Amino acid sequence: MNKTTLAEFLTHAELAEPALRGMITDIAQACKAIAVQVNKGSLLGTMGSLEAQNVQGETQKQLDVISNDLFLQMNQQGGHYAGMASEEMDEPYLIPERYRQHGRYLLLFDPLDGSSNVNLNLSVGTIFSILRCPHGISEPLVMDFLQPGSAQVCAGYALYGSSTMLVLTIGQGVHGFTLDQDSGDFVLTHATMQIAASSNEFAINMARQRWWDAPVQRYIADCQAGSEGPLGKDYNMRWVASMVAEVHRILIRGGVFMYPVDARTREAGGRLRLMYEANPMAWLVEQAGGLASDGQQRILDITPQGLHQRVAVYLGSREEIQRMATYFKA
Ligand SMILES: O=P(O)(O)OC[C@H]1O[C@](O)(COP(=O)(O)O)[C@@H](O)[C@@H]1O
Ligand SMILES: [Mg+2]
Ligand SMILES: [Mg+2]
Repeated sequence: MNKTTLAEFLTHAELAEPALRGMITDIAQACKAIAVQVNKGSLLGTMGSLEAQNVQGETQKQLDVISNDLFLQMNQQGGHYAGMASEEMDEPYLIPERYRQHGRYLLLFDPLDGSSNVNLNLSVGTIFSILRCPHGISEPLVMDFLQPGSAQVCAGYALYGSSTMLVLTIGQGVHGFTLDQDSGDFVLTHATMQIAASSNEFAINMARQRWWDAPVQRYIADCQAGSEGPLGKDYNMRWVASMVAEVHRILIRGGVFMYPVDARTREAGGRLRLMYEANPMAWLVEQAGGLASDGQQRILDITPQGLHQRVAVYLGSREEIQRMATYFKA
């Protein structure tokens, strides 16, 4: 079998920005290093929680911090970035002067997504997004990061599951690479991933049902009514509590994923983070033929107001997301 490695893929890809080759290579290396940490599990004694809370008010896991540090260190050396921002850091990280000479980009990431699963040996991942730095090599300010998702030049995730995968887009479709543990190469195994237009599988945290708004209540009630209800088909449900794993499932076999704003999260704006989770995932989903909305508008069109902004997320199979929109308009 002819194998295309990530390095070969990047050599032959028509890159709008030549620097993408180096940036994606560095991201892949960092994800491999995080995969090792996750994979060694309890052998390293790093599966626990810390005393500290992150800026989101969530208790950090040891591996949240380890992954964050690895991602920072391994991506700054290429000299591509002016700054980085992460779910685990209050403020943006200014790249040290010695690495910043050519830094024309910004890197945003969720170093360990689904980290509540990490000590359960369930799937976790890393989500990343690259933006241009509007002021070239100057010091980035928070406002430089506040660009809509439609301005991303690269987005993707690593999934640390039964195999380690890197799935990414540079605006030319979505491509998935599986880590070959023998050679250490990411190998193209999922070229041009496409989300099925229709589906009958939904993912939502049902435990929050009593706090949902009426449109979400109605849509899920109709899904549950199945072939005896207005939608005329039976639905299946999944909830991994790891967005990377949910989006990966949708890329492989279709479906929808929802994290609505509800009575408990309204003040915060929702649960998921726009810059580190929703934007990169929304671009991947759209590039694979699906849709991603906050219930009112395309996620990629949202003008961010803050680095750690939260947002409602509805994404996945095109027909199902369009159907859901009719519930919001009703
Ligand atoms: O606690 P819940 O409601 O199951 O939330 C699960 C959601 O939270 C997240 O785990 C948030 O990610 P982090 O682990 O990076 O904080 C998403 O991946 C997932 O969709
Ligand atoms: Mg996350
Ligand atoms: Mg996280």
